[in-house]
Amino acid sequence: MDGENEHNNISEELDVAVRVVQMACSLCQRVQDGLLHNNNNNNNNNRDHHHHQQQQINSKDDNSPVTIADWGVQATVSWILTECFGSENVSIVAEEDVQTLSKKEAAGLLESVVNAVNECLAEAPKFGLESPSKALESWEVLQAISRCNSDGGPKGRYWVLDPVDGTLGFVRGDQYAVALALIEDGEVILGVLGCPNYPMKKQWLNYHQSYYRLMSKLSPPAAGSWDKGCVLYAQRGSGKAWMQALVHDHRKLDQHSYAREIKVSTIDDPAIATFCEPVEKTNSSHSFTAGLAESVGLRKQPLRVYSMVKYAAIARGDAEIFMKFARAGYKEKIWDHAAGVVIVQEAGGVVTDAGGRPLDFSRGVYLEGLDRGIIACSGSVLHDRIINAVDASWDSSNL
Ligand SMILES: Nc1ncnc2c1ncn2[C@@H]1O[C@H](COP(=O)(O)OS(=O)(=O)O)[C@@H](OP(=O)(O)O)[C@H]1O
Ligand SMILES: [Mg+2]
Repeated sequence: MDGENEHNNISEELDVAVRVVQMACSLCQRVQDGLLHNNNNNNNNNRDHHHHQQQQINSKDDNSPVTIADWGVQATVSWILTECFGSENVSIVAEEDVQTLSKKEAAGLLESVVNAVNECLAEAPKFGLESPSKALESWEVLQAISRCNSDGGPKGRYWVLDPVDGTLGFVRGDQYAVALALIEDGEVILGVLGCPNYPMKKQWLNYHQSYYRLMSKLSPPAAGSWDKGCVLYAQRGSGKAWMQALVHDHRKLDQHSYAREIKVSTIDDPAIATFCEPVEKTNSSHSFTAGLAESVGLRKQPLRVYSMVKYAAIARGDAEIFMKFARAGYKEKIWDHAAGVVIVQEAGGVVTDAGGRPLDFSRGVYLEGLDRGIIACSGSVLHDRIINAVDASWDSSNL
């Protein structure tokens, strides 16, 4: 594709956002490798098992696993954005808070987070950003995390961050994403999606992947495996979306000249279209989407993928449809969608709720008023068909 040498004019905000997401991805990779390494070792050494699990996967109130990576990424992104743009200009809506992390009994965990953050920030110059003059203290890391306390809303500018989206995929060695977006007056104006386990080259992306990841751990990684992940980004209104390789050293290259443009798929025949959906059926009804697929004439098996990598798959043209129908009463959060939506739209796709209306990012941390579910498609032909099928089958569904 062209675009290799094209200098795309992007805003300073987007430039910094891409760089910090690259940094965040390398933090995540280090933590995920550690996590999987420990789990593998533990198969041979059960006595340590409990200890390691305790240390690295922690329970929030809702029992979702929260790792060093979640807090580490949030602290890193918060610190970098604040340094680059000034604390008076930066407000951030993000998933994590410091409740668990500030408890006395979490001292060891906090230390691990602080170490991960400092290790990551020390590498900032490789990504064209500045490191702190000296390692951050625990209180500074806690402060960076807790200053992400914006509630969003209809006015002004705020960043929206999901430090590790798809936490389950992350702890299972599978797909996850780092998602950063900027909202202005209720509209997503830029989005960056880091997908550390989603290879640049179109490869299969399915539930066998974790098995292959495990196998690849048994033999040392081959040279060049550094480019296994990708970062996608787009600026609202540009009509363009971009992808670059996950890299560990940006120093010598102008990163954006290494980006290539991505476009949604041109397939609009349901018989050969692929739809993706959440892995967990507690997050989206697999039986309802199976019914929709049947009535629309989709023939392929659904591609079940953790996290906002589903939006990445649509934006890159690897799949044509993404559907999510959460149980009644569940309220979708803005950080689970903002970055993905703008990237899909600028890559040429269509994203709405099941009523055909745009997602409303202007009403706080939740996507208030969302009609039934979320439908992202490569084009309006498939999108219209899905919307019509939802209307036809909704009343007889149990949702
Ligand atoms: N009950 C329920 N219903 C719907 N959605 C829920 C629900 N619970 C959580 N979440 C949010 O879903 C995020 C993960 O969604 P995915 O589409 O990636 O699902 S899956 O991981 O593939 O199963 C997940 O994001 P992370 O917490 O960042 O992993 C949650 O924000
Ligand atoms: Mg999430």
